[in-house]
Amino acid sequence: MTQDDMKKAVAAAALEEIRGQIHADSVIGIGTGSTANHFIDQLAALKGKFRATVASSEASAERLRGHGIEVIDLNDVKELPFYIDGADEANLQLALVKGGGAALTREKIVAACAKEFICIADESKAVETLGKFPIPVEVIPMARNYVMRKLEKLGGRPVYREGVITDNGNIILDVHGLNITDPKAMEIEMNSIVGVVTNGIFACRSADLLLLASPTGVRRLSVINTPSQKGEYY
Ligand SMILES: O=C[C@H](O)[C@H](O)[C@H](O)COP(=O)(O)O
Repeated sequence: MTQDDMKKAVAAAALEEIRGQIHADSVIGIGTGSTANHFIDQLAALKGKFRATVASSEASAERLRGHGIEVIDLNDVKELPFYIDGADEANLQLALVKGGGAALTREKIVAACAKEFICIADESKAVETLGKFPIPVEVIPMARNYVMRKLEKLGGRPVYREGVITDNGNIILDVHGLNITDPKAMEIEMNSIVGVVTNGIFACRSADLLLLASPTGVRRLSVINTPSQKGEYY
């Protein structure tokens, strides 16, 4: 089974997860990236069973529209029962690193509005400690060097992602070398640097459900587990 097969399988599992819970008025939040793309392609089968979607990037909006799925403005939505998106890293407390595709800010906004955030990933994304994947940080262009100096003071090695401009017109710094033992504290600290729009740690609003694909099937990890069960798949 290839990694892409696992992405398809986990997208299918997410579709099954929401199938019985959506209705004609539902608006679904949609993430960005190759795993989210598989979800979008499969969501087309449920067209007519929900009202519309909100997309976390222009790329996802375009793909959704390509399937004839309506995409509406987040400001026109009162309730978002689900947000489905991939991740670059996920720990067993369901804190994530996201933004490998530079969509982190809109992803964080849509995730914040959703009642349930379902993260879909293949097992290569599961980690004990976040930070091996460089943390993407969206930055206002004029603040680039200032923010880089501040991130160095936090112990990281920021690298400018050249040639990338986000959907919001900003740049991305990828911060290498951080061993993130307290994801919430690091998320807050990075976000307090002036010029940072947001960073790719999703710990203050982590996932509610992690669907993790392996060659033997898709496992579910949920935050409703008791602390002693946390980290155990069922
Ligand atoms: O900005 C991109 C997003 O955070 C993606 O969800 C993340 O990079 C995972 O992407 P993929 O499913 O392609 O591995």
